[in-house]
Amino acid sequence: MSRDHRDDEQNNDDNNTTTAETTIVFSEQNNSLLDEDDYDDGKQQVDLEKNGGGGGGKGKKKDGNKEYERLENGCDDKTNKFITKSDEWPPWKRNLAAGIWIVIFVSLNLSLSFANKYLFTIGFMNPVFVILTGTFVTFVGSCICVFGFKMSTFPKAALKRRWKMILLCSTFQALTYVLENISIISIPISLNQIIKATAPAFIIFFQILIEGVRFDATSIVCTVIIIIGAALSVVKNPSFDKWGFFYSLASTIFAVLQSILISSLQKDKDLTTLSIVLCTSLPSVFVIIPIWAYKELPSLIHDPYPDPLKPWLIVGALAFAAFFYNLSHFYIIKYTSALYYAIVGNAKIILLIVISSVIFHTSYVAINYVGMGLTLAGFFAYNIIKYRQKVFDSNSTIDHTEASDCESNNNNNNNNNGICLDILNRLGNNNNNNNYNNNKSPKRKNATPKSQNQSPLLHSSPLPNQSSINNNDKFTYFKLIIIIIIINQPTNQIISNPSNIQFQRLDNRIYSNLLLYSSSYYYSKMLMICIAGGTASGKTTVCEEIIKRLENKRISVICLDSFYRPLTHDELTTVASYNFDHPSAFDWDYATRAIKELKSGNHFNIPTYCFKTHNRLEETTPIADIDVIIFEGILSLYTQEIRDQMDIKIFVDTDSDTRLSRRVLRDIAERGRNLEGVLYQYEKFVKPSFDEYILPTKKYADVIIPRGADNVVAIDLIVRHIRSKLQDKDNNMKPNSVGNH
Ligand SMILES: Nc1ncnc2c1ncn2[C@@H]1O[C@H](COP(=O)(O)OP(=O)(O)O)[C@@H](O)[C@H]1O
Ligand SMILES: Nc1ccn([C@@H]2O[C@H](COP(=O)(O)O)[C@@H](O)[C@H]2O)c(=O)n1
Repeated sequence: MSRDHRDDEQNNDDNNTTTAETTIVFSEQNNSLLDEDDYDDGKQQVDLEKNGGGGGGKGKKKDGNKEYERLENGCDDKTNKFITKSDEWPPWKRNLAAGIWIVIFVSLNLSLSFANKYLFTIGFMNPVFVILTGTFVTFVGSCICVFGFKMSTFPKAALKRRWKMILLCSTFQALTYVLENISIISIPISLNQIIKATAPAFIIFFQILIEGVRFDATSIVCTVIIIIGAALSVVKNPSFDKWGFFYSLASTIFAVLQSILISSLQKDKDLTTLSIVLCTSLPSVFVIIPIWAYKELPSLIHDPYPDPLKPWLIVGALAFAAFFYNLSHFYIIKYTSALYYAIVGNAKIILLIVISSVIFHTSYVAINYVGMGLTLAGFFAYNIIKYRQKVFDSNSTIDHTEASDCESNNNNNNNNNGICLDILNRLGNNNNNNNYNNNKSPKRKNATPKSQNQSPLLHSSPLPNQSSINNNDKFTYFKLIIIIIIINQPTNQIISNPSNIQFQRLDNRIYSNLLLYSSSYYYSKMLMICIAGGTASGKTTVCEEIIKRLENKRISVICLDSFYRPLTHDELTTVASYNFDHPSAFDWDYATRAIKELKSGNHFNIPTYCFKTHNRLEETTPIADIDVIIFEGILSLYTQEIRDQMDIKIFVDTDSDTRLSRRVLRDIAERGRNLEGVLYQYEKFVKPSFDEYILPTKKYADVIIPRGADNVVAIDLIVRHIRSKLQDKDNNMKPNSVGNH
């Protein structure tokens, strides 16, 4: 038994239970692999997991910093949402609440449609005004929910980060609603819904247009069926009106674009469905006002109604109904998941087609029935396929982790992100391969020199095209704007022939329905490796050695350091007494979310931390499309949620004297510290925290590397193991293995 092994045993007080996994210690002295199978399991799941990621970070309660408020309020690790009373409800109560909101959602949708129909029949021909009031009341209502009832946070930071995307989304949203409402003046609601059911075709079209994605044959077949069905539904249809058809189609396209943006916004940890409604409704109002002023204001002023009060009362009631309808989206997602909501939304479209056709005796010729049947069949099939793929994605992600007691990651938050996986991912994809998202200083041989106050990205590979998220965003907007120009051309001609009035829906918030379409077939191919160890043990150097040996692979290193909580003003003034080595110094919600997103194949913007200012910088590093992710940090093996995502868990074990001497040199040279400060910090915080929190995580490692990067044998064996794991994943991805899952 190696000395390392014995030392480790001494440090593990509670050896009662054993892990099923085998830990290997690489010892270069005898070049042998020593089994270490008697570590205890999970005993030291430290207080952090109990208190939702919080802990005793000094000074963390002092100011209004949202991150700390989140902890105090009990921010849930998995969903990253505030824990409210309803989150603690038993399942039956949550299911009941979900059921009630689903009923409200469907009935409000139908009622809105009927009421609109009635409005038009009494001559209130102001579809844009109806949308305007509904959107305005939605804004006021969401303000009350967020600021008054604190049902969600006001996403100030996210708003600052994503304002362009929010504005664009609001514009699409306004155009979607307005165009749809206009269209339904001249075509039946059932026809409108049929046209809406063609959304998958546009999703696929945009994916092919923007990023050249190849689709599986079944999706293409379903889409072709939908298009043929939609075409047959309108051929010789007595209710067909070309402008109504055209506006409905344009509305569907905008809805697809909006869904693309919403799916991206929902990935932001600070944005809930409700806060997105809040942020997008006001700009939407400002987009709608000029359209309304141009189209309807003159007639609104000049056309007197026989019973002037009636339409206004109905419009007011509709506006409130629209708000509650929006609120029902929030609650359905809250009590179930976005996936569930998408399914309910799709079912509702079908219900609307059937009910409106029956109740309003919409006249069709035989071929239209065939078309509608085909559209619905294609629509059903497409959604079922996407749903199965989504479920498969989740399963395969979990299957690929080695931990047998893997927790399911299918929480609401994951669903939110999982469903709307990757259109935006791909829109915003950069092509950088080996990302080095390392907040450390430029000390590496291969590293691109950068000052610490700049984005501290270090390139561990020769690939040069590391771009910032801002560039990606610009590119995304550029692409979207080109699309808008293409799509917008004919929409300048506002409805000219409002014949054949049918009932309409006030609220056309279909984006969530469309989220389901944007989920594409995704395999979890990526390998996730965790490297833990004490400060200056050589974790980063080991990462570099691994990367060097895996030249042809796309590798990203993510540092736990990136997820340090930014210090508050108070904490900064007493920074010398802040414990950066305590688990509470990290934003675990954020880190866990990043790891899970990346593991699921989504892209994620990794924050940048500055060791000199003890704060996050503006820059983030987008990570996507990667073969291997190495998650490195002193406490990277600390939480079970993160460990469960890891395919290989490594602990770098370097003796404490060596670590101290390296740390002194490094912190003085690279982190703007002085000798006294480094020694004081080491003695007061670094060493005690190592003993209390870091060393106990060694038992979770599959592989322990004594002496870090000097241990060439260990690194070679790890690299060989990584290669074989990647090969396994490649084999699993071959088409004939799909059925095995
Ligand atoms: N095997 C080694 N021999 C000599 N110096 C090393 C070795 N490994 C790491 N170092 C140096 O020690 C310092 C800390 O190493 P690093 O890999 O950054 O540790 P960590 O990432 O664990 O904090 C760096 O300055 C690095 O160059
Ligand atoms: N503002 C900060 C943040 C962290 N530290 C120290 O960094 C160490 C972790 O980084 P390694 O590269 O050594 O893994 C940790 O021990 C913290 O004490 C800091 O000094 N200032």
